[in-house]
Amino acid sequence: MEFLSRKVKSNGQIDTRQMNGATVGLRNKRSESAMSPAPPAPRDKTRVPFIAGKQSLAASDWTCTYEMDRDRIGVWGSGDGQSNSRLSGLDRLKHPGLNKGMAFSIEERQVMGIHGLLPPRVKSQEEQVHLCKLSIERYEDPLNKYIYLMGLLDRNEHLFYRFVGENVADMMPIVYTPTVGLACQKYGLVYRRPRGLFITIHDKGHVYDILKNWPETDVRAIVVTDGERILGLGDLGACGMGIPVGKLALYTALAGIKPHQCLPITLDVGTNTQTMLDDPLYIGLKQRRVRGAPYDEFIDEFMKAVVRRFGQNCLIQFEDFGNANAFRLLEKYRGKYCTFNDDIQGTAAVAVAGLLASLRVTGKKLSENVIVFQGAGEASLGIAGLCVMAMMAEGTEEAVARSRIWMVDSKGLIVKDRPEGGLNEHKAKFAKDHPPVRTLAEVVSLAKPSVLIGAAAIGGAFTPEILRCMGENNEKPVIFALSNPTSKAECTAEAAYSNTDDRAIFASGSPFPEYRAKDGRILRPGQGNNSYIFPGLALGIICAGIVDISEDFMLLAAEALAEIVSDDDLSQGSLYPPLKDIQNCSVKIAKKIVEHAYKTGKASVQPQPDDTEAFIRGQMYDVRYSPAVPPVYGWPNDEPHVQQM
Ligand SMILES: NC(=O)C1=CN([C@@H]2O[C@H](COP(=O)(O)OP(=O)(O)OC[C@H]3O[C@@H](n4cnc5c(N)ncnc54)[C@H](OP(=O)(O)O)[C@@H]3O)[C@@H](O)[C@H]2O)C=CC1
Ligand SMILES: CC(=O)C(=O)O
Ligand SMILES: [Mg+2]
Repeated sequence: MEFLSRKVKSNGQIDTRQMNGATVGLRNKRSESAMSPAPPAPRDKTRVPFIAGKQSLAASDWTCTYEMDRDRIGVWGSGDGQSNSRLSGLDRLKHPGLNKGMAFSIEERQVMGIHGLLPPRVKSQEEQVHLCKLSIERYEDPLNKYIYLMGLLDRNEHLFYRFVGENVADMMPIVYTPTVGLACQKYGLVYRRPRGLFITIHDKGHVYDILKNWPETDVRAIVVTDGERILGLGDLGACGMGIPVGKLALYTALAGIKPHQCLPITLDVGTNTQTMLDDPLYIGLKQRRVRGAPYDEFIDEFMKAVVRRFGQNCLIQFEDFGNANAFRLLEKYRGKYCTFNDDIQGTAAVAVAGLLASLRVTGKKLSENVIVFQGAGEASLGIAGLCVMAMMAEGTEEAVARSRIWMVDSKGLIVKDRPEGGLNEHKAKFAKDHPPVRTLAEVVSLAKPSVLIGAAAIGGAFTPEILRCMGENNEKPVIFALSNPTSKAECTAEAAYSNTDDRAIFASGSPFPEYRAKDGRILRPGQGNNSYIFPGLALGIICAGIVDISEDFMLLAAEALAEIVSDDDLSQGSLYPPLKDIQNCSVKIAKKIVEHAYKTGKASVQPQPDDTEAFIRGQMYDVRYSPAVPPVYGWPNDEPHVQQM
């Protein structure tokens, strides 16, 4: 869908290509490398006063003619209350960052030229939140709830974030897992309005130009996917866009990172899922995945273009890339760009936080546990690596720490002399000197783990037999079914409890309802999901201007989260704080991250604030409406929009 029709007249070559009927990919005559030393200063198009019709803008050696589209200008745009604050009339009501709906006061309505465009009654934001609750409850189908919420986000950002923020436990399963998985599978159906950037492999050579089409310049955080491993649902190609959109909604809802500073991006390099390719509703490129050098060059160009457009401190969170690319790209870019991989590192931090909290129940040290992983991919290897680090922090030798960990992949136990071979360097570090063992059940009875962690997207892999074995070998077996969405969970909470005489300490990636134990206790399983980590981590990174996001930050985040878990949480069977407290968790994690960054010389924002928490809170988004700023006289229609009383 074309969202901003424009023509560029440069005195050099114009490279336009037709795609889906829209003209895209506009290029200055000079190549990117020839643009050095400095590209033209980023232009904040949102600051261009709205004038219907055409307008010429000069920016360094660019001469652009923009065909302003009344309906589209400022569809997103800054919610910072400044760059678009002068929008008035219908445009103000259509701008999600500025719209207050019926909460505009009579005075504001008159000043902004929207008097009469709204029903006469003025509502408070609290009343609006109540209406949101009534509205969403009318839908039974979670996908319809998702569509309602995305519609609310498109209409009124402040209200969306207040509503989600005040109802985190109820809204997270809609905006995020499990419903977001369904939304991705049906993205061709639920997609309504532009949200985020789709950059395709055919845009290679023009990635910077696509980034320039984004109407915000103060972007501090990007969540990017190439759609290859969307939750445990596999390769959904461009339909994976629901994930960056959902994750960034949590950036704001859970950590107060301002919406206009967040940019969801899908890199569409095709999909290998035949049902997607055959689906007439599929929204992405209908071709098989591009791999190899062209893929790597594309990602490289993307990384450079982000820095060129938004600066070196712009955080790039990799999300739901396929296994073969995720590790490679993390190794390639970490330390050079402000980047982390949430599936490897964020998941590691949340799982280790849960394990650290579990020690208060089991009375053990982490290194006294034996941990079996079902899966040896991004999530499992990330967790295993951070477990080793945490055990070493307890004073355990690395080799001993590694010996505590057993990993099972699609071929069985990871052993040194695997007949099939094919152990990558990450798996090899955990390979056992043991003959092959094929099934998880056999590994569990052999290793007798105290902790069993599943992240292989094999729903039901923790069979009653395996769970019973965990219960027989442990007074308090720790069982994490981390795969998402719910259908991929290794077991339900109920199965974990009922097969262990209600003794299991359980956590899951997607939420499960509370469970009544046989002795009448209500157990509330915690959600071992990286959403407890990435929002606070990102907040800290942004506030301190950290570029090199090393593993010590992940262990720190895990420890910070574990510290917040109360005895009350533990007595209710949860290794995590309740979701309703997750915003405070984010701030506490961010605080630790910021303090550590200053201590280790990794903070680029100077000087160091005296009061870290006040410094962080001062930068956070306020979900309450701010008073509308009156328009400047003489703009946009040479008449102030003030009605005579
Ligand atoms: N709760 C949370 O916060 C998070 C949860 N996850 C979830 O974890 C799951 C896996 O994600 P991720 O690690 O990134 O995926 P990967 O594709 O990187 O890894 C999947 C792993 O599962 C293994 N596997 C596949 N089939 C089997 C089988 N039958 N028995 C044992 N192992 C098997 C694969 O084996 P092989 O190596 O041989 O191919 C691979 O090691 C997903 O469902 C995802 O949603 C992910 C991130 C965060
Ligand atoms: C939670 C998450 O990041 C995943 O399942 O991929
Ligand atoms: Mg993920």
